[in-house]
Amino acid sequence: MGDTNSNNGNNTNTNNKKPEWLQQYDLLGKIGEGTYGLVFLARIKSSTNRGKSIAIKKFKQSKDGDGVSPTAIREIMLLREISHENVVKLVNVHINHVDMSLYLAFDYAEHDLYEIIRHHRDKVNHSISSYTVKSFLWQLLNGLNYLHSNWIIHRDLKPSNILVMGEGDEQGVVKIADFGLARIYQAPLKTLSDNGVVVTIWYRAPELLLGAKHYTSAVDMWAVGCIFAELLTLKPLFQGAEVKATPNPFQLDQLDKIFKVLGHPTLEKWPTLAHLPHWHQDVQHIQGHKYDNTGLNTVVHLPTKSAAYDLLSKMLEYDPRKRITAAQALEHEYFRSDPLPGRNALVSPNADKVVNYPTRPVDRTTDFEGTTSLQPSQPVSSGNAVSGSIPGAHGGTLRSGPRQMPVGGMQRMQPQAMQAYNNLASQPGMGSGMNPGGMPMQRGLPNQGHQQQQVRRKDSGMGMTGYPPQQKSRR
Ligand SMILES: Nc1ncnc2c1ncn2[C@@H]1O[C@H](COP(=O)(O)OP(=O)(O)OP(=O)(O)O)[C@@H](O)[C@H]1O
Repeated sequence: MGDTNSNNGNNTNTNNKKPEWLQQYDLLGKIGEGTYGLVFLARIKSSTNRGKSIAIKKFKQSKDGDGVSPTAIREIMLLREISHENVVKLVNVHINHVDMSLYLAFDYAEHDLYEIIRHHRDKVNHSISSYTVKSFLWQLLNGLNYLHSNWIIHRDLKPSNILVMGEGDEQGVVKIADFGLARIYQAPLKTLSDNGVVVTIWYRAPELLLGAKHYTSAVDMWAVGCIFAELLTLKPLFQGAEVKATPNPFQLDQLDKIFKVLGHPTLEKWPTLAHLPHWHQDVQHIQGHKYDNTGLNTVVHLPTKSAAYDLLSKMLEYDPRKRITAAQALEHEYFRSDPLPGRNALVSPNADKVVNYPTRPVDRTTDFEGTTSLQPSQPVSSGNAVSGSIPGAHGGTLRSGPRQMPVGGMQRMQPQAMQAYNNLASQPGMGSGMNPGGMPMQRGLPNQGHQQQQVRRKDSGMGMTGYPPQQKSRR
């Protein structure tokens, strides 16, 4: 993999009209749909890695035709530099030069936390084992610590973006997906999707809900806290109703849900609260209404003295500057007490409760080649070229909660973006021309507190906190 992209995508096989890059895959069908487009399952045909499963994200076409910026292209190329066991690997970037549509090929993961939680809640009706919860959380934090250390803030962490590998060498390994894309798409602050499906705001940090203009890595830690609670209770912690207006409406109900559990934030505990736009905007609700602290511990059913509760409450700290960082969380007592987390989160060392999670449904009726943007000979579609999906398919439109957000303006590349792409492709040391090896990406210092996403510099090592956590000495 990783070698196919320098072709211009126009090289089609005249027999089947498939772009050349696509011919390296056997396309099995659609496995999902998210904010940015459709996700397909494919297998590699070539002898190296033959049969390896790949998830191909096909990005939606924008209606207004606004293209992807050169910066966005650079961002995507940078994502190829990211390499960590707990971050899903972007193996290829494909561009169809005929309609300038974009395809990202990732390593395939059989499960995700959304489906795992749903399986426990709706199918097996029992909680996720404490070993599995702890292993999921540790690996999620491990991947996030790596991203944050490389100045990447995810911005849209939620259960469906936390993938878990199925059978094989990496069984039970957590992989963070969709990182980096939110920045390119200006997500998650837009709200209405073009098909009327809404973005989930359940994992959004209070500072963003109150109108903070800048992201720091603390927003991801809030989302991790929400996901941690959801793994424990099988229910989203703060299920606010989305306000459907643009742009960036004040999400009062979401804040209301948070305040009801955690109590009203105070200037004493969160001094910069007074600087947040919405703190002043809706005085009656936000400042006037005083919420009692109903107690996070009662909602998540954890003793207040437990290590799990201590960690969770540090993730759900109102003041982003006081919120625990991923690096600090990895060192927390919770991960040093039994059961210790492991690499295979699905199978504990004592192999007591093994839950067999269902594999992703594949909508085989969806023909990848049949999607208009994949056929250079056909006119470009305006968006979801794929019609229909099978019930129960693992797609966005079929899920129960609000989870999608509007598509930003990245779907078509404009000529200057193509130029940027080609420039990158022609840089020395880029293999087939797609690896922007010269792009700086540096590992930061994990304990520096929350970082604002700005710059990335080169990090060739990429390895962060070591595995397995069992090897850490106990306190
Ligand atoms: N590498 C992958 N392997 C397997 N499944 C994947 C992979 N990446 C994404 N998926 C699945 O495809 C579906 C759609 O993913 P996508 O990231 O496009 O949307 P989402 O995360 O569900 O929502 P959003 O885009 O709004 O964040 C999800 O169920 C997701 O778990």
